[in-house]
Amino acid sequence: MWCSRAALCRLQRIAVTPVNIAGGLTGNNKREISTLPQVYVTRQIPPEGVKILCDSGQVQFELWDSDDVPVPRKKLLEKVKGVDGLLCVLTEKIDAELLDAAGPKLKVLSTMSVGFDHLSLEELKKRGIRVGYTPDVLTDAVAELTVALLLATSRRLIEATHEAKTGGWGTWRTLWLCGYELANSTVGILGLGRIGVAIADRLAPFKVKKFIYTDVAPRPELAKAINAEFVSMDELARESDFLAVCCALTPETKEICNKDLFSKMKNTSIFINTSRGGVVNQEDLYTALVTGQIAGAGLDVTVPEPLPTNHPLFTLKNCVILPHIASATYTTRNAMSALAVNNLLLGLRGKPMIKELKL
Ligand SMILES: O=CC(=O)O
Repeated sequence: MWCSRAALCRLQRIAVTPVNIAGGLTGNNKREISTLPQVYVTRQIPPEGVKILCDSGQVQFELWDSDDVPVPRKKLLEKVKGVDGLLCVLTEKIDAELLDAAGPKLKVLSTMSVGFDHLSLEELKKRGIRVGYTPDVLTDAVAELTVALLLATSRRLIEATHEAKTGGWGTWRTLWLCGYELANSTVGILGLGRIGVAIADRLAPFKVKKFIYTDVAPRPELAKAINAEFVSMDELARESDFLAVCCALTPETKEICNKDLFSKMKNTSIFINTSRGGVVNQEDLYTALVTGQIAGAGLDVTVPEPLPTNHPLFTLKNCVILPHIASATYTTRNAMSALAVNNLLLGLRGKPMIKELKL
């Protein structure tokens, strides 16, 4: 089924009921609906966004009515033809092929994500297409999950529940399932932005001794808030007891976490990645974990996603892998959905978006 039932009902209502729509038009919208901007939504997004889209009366839209299966590429290429606006999620590659298929009417793209490595920004810029995204509203959820993953990895929670369930729990043992603690530790942040600061804020009460970070340049305003020291990549690797990756995936950061970095880390250190799998060279990470170069890794993101169940990383007890759920709370996903729709509608009205990427 193509249109969600809710969307269909709403569209029918718009089509028969006189309502105010963008530009102050009133009257029989059955006729007017054909002149409304056309929007394609590539996923069944959370209800807050759908409601705003329906209630706006500003667009006619069609959505891929599934959250379980992404829209097949061939179908997507058909469906975007002639649209004015496109709302996508991070599983859709928005590249030259797709933009060519959409054609020159496409003026606004809104992604329901903070990351934008699935978008070809150069192609979008070339075509004058404005781009909205959803930072900030997910910062708390991502920071919370990062802390949860860090603790699950450093205190070996997944291994521990497995042992308890499968008979490995014998007598109380002095060094069994020992891990590493945050108290008196140095926490390193690779890529200091809003999320890095939010993570540090949450970790500070665990009595972290020192926060350090690296980035393309010092970020004094953000760093001041968490009393973090700017260091080189080498120092970050050498000094961090916990290293949290928070940078965006760009050509510059692709596989920036590789054997060079892991070889400099302490063999007691914990590596955490909740940004994008592409910033890590997974073969090098596997080697670092197997050889004991580092103590453990917690990953919410991998390449590819989903990571095949027979991937070597899944065989390691010291690697905790989550299926890209950092922002997955009801509140946050609804807020992302609402922001993505509001960005789209504002963009289509030629107004500044709430969160717009500078291209
Ligand atoms: O990974 C999630 C996002 O980019 O929003």
